[in-house]
Amino acid sequence: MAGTSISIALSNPTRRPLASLSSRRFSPDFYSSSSVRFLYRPSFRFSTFRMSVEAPEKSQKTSFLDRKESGVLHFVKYHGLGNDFILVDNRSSLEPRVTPEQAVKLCDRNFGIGADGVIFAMPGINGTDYSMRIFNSDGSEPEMCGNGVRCFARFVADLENLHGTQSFTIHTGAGLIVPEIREDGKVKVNMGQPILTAADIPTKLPDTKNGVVVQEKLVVDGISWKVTCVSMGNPHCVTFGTEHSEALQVDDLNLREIGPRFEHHEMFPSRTNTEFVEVISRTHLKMRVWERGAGATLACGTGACAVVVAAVLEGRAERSCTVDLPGGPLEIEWSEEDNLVYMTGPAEAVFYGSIPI
Ligand SMILES: N[C@@H](CCC[C@H](N)C(=O)O)C(=O)O
Repeated sequence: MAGTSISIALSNPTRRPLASLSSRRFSPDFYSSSSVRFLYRPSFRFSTFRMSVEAPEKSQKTSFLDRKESGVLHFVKYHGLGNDFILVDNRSSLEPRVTPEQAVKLCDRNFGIGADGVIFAMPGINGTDYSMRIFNSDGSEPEMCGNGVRCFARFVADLENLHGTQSFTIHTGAGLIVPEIREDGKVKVNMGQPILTAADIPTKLPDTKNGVVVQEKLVVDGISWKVTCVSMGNPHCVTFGTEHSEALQVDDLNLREIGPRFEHHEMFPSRTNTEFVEVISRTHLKMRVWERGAGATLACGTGACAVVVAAVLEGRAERSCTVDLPGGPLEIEWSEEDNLVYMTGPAEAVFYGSIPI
């Protein structure tokens, strides 16, 4: 490796989504033409790097992600409404190419690439096209990730050089998930059925109506919150307010202070994601989220699904809603017909690069 250099292209210079460029895949020829490139010595290992501007490369013919040097991770960074992920081509193995400890370093916004999680595109199992695994930025492994699965769909379409509408079956820790890339580039995902029984969410809160945990009291730092618990494969605690004030103003919340207290509350044996929700109308909700293992994020797809399910269970909203998150809106529908939840939203490539691991 001595004497070689590795580059990270920091931006898509055309500002066009990467998926629309999929015939060039992740080709350095294209990306090096005008982007500022980072250059570092592989031996530096997260600690230091130098920056320089390089002349365009003309000679490389293979896809960027086809290069398989050991000790180097090639990745593409995507985001879904600002919920950002490092996507890794792991299609040759069911063993993640990054350990949880390495994921923590890669996700670090000062000393690494910076992301809310690392996602692995793996071979399908049980007859599915692909499997998806994810590590949160704290190294823990959740069962599912809604924004992540939209990014995953765009990533594999680019890897496989697929154009136009596409649909995949994906095995996840939450079971079968089916994203569909639409003509307009947005991704609609069949997120499966919500899980509502206390033991399966899991929560130690008592079930109220028909075995579900709806508007149950949860005391956090002496304040009685009213919460509804929903699993979309991963656990969510949804609140529209406290016993004394039902009308939350979500912009006023000190999420960094109260978020961890919900996440680690003794009522949630597997920790929990928490959504704080303001009802704008019966078809329009606004939320902020504190994610298990990732903290305050700009969006949470499974969280938005859980919010609509909770709002319906509490009689606050219709089954089809726009959910505003800090990073932008998601369209969520909880179908009465088949009990499935559908999420529609964007997923965008941000940059690609290589990093020593
Ligand atoms: N941001 C994700 C959820 C990621 C997993 C979550 N932090 C957990 O631990 O359950 C989403 O968009 O759903």
